[in-house]
Amino acid sequence: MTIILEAKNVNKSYSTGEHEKHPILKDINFQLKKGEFVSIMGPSGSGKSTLLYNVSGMDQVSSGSVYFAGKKISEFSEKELAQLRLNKMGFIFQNIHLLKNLNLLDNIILSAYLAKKSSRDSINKRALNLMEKMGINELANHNITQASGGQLQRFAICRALINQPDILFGDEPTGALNSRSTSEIMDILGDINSSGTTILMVTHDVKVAARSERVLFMMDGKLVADRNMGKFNKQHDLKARESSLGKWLADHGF
Ligand SMILES: Nc1ncnc2c1ncn2[C@@H]1O[C@H](COP(=O)(O)OP(=O)(O)OP(=O)(O)O)[C@@H](O)[C@H]1O
Repeated sequence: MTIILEAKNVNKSYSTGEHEKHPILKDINFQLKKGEFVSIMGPSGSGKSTLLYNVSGMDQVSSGSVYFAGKKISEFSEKELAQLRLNKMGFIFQNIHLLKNLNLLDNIILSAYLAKKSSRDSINKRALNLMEKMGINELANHNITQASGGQLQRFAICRALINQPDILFGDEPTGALNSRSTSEIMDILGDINSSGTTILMVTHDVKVAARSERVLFMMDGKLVADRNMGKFNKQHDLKARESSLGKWLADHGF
């Protein structure tokens, strides 16, 4: 099985004074296999988002190494990281960062134009295809104030997928959604993962994490537990997965 992402002895600290440093990530080690669907859980302030940003090249580790597809990206320049993020990675956040002065279609295709990998025609086709799959194609020419939170998150997913990334990173991708939209977005993420895209996301929601195949549990900046649950499919009993994951988390003090 190919390893797509690896953290080796990753530490991250922030300066709190001239000579003082506050450690946030403490000696983190893990590997992500290509095609896995993994959630990061843990109490508030345990370092989940910091871990996500440090392994996705959005932030710089203080020490240790991060490898993406075998390349040591923790030594990449800012320019190399920007190219990597643009071409190989997709990002979804809790709060949708779409540009207000562009319509929804243009929000999706902007990064594809920047990547300059395909012609305008094929980018437009890809965007319309993605929007159709997500059931939002009719909103393509609207602006962001005309779409609901659930619809906007679907646009954000289309935008994250437009450059056909190998990996999708999510920071509480369903955090701002009601339970119906959460369940729909998780169905979509499940389908994206089934078609081969690796997913690593932060969530505090057991219902959301129960749909992933593996959960990394963080506490006080450390990765303290790692649970493999097998891939979820719609025939599985989600409630049973939720309750067994909930019990495991409680056993680890969550
Ligand atoms: N840029 C920064 N400068 C200083 N401290 C930071 C910075 N970013 C995060 N922190 C601190 O790092 C710790 C971990 O934050 P992080 O956001 O990674 O936690 P989290 O587990 O994702 O929390 P939550 O579930 O509440 O979002 C917190 O104590 C936070 O205050």
